[in-house]
Amino acid sequence: MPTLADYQHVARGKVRDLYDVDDELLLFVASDRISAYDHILSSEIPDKGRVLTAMSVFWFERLTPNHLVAFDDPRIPAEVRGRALLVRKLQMVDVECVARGYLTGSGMADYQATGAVCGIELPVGLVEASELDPPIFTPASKAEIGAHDENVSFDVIAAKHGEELASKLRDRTIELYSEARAYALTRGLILADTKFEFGLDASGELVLADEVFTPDSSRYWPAEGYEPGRVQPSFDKQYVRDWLTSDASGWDRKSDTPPPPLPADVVEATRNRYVEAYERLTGRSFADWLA
Ligand SMILES: N#Cc1c(N)ncnc1-c1cnn(CCN2CCOCC2)c1
Repeated sequence: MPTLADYQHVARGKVRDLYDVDDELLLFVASDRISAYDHILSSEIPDKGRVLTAMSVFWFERLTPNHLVAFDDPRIPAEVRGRALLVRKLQMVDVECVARGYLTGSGMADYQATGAVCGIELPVGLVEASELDPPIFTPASKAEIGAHDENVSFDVIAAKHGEELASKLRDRTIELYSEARAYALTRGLILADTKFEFGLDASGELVLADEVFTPDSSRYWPAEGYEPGRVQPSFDKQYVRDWLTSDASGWDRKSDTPPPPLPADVVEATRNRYVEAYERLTGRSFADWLA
């Protein structure tokens, strides 16, 4: 059985890492790190990497073609088993493919400033968390760690990647999001938006890559209590956000000081929310994941 040290580290995200396995395969590893307010926190959330990996696998089983090769395989080192995926190497398309079914975050900011998001004019009178039906494709150019992605128009994507590939990215992004949004609602969860990454395989086929519909790539809100006109609570990160912005933390979000470590009860409550999201979404018990 190999160890992680046997594989060359080739890419590092805020909370994920990529290793080179061989000519065909990469090892995609999810950590227990958590980010909030654009900081990677010093506290880790036990099992976060395993839960998010299990969520991606649930969706990869349903949404093809995708880059997943294996999640329980002797080439996956024991130290990351359950939070690592063997994936096939693709020619990645350098676009953050975002679908929005609700107006929030940078989309809401762009709408307030211009009445549009990524060049898509929206109706007047929309408010925070307004539903967007049909959902919209709002691509972004990837930023370095710590910086925000830049929302760009479809035309910018088409100019860079060609009209045909840009249209495939848009259509596939909306199709996948629409299917998952409808399913999530049946489980009492609002999938407000999501970010995909795609690659091209040797035959030029568009293949779903990266992580899929995890709470790190998507905004999940509890459907119960949904009310447009205010910022909705994040299903998974609200305990962290509330504590960090409370007097108890002693942290000033506007300062450029790093957030303090999380208290044990916030860590535990957050772990439980990740597990609850997985179990509600999949109908599976997390205890059964690669037991
Ligand atoms: N997925 C995938 C994938 C693939 N299947 N083939 C080739 N390259 C990539 C790849 C390379 N970088 N990224 C950006 C996102 N990374 C995620 C992990 O953590 C680091 C950042 C994706």
